[in-house]
Amino acid sequence: MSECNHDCSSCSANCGERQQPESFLEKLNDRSSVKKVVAVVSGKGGVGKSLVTALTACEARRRGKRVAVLDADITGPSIPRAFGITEKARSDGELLYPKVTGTGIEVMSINLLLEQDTDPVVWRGPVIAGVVKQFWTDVLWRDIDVMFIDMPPGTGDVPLTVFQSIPVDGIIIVASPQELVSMIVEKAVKMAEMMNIPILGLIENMSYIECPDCGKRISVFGESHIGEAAAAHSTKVLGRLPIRPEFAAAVDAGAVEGISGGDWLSGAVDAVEAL
Ligand SMILES: Nc1ncnc2c1ncn2[C@@H]1O[C@H](COP(=O)(O)OP(=O)(O)OP(=O)(O)O)[C@@H](O)[C@H]1O
Repeated sequence: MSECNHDCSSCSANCGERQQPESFLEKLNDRSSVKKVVAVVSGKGGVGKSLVTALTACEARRRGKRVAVLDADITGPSIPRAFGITEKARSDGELLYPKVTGTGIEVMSINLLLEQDTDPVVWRGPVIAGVVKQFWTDVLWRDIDVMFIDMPPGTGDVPLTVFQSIPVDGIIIVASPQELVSMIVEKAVKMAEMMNIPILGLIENMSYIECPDCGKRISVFGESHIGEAAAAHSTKVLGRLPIRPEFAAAVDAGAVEGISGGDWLSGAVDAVEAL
């Protein structure tokens, strides 16, 4: 190593001299504890990010973890509905209390605070980002082993603030088969790299359908490119989820915890456990 000239911008060595960039990380309140935080992201909306978040949380819970889901998708919250939570969250005047699902997953979402679930959230980006920060700082997260954050889609203002203010340990990227061959996944990957957050891997949703008679897999969008996409970004394939009408029906009925019969997302939970 050449002699130090104390100009960190022209040197890549990670020595004790290196000045740390200013941290915008928000602290949890004194009564809360969260061991690991995993953000579930997608390049665009409607690819099944919320379904994957919910199913991964269910699988982690089945493995005995204390699990939380923070719904950071403020303008399109889908988590309470998927878990069948209809009651509002309450506060003790200091902290907000998450609602607990049938299997014991702790959930916070804007829909647990709005008077009507159908009320639109017409707030500007900084206000929305502020609410997500408060979901981290002002909620009682009791002894949580792993918190999954259902992120707003895309790589805009709100995801950026979330990554800057919540100490995210890893990112799971959800993509549809078409997205895997587009630059949308690359944008999500680059954002994670810019934020210095490890990418745990990719999940392909709506990857194939299964013939109800013979069980044959049909790749409706052509052969999967998830292996190539993962290799191109030096990351792992965590799972592939089929298109199943029962998934959509279970989400609509608030019964996502009742979905069983597949280990589609066990790779994702293995990666979370390895963190
Ligand atoms: N593999 C699947 N099989 C059947 N239905 C699915 C599947 N994945 C998602 N869906 C359904 O598609 C719809 C959109 O999924 P979801 O809300 O999870 O997407 P999203 O990426 O979180 O969207 P947004 O970011 O816009 O909230 C939901 O009704 C969901 O139940």
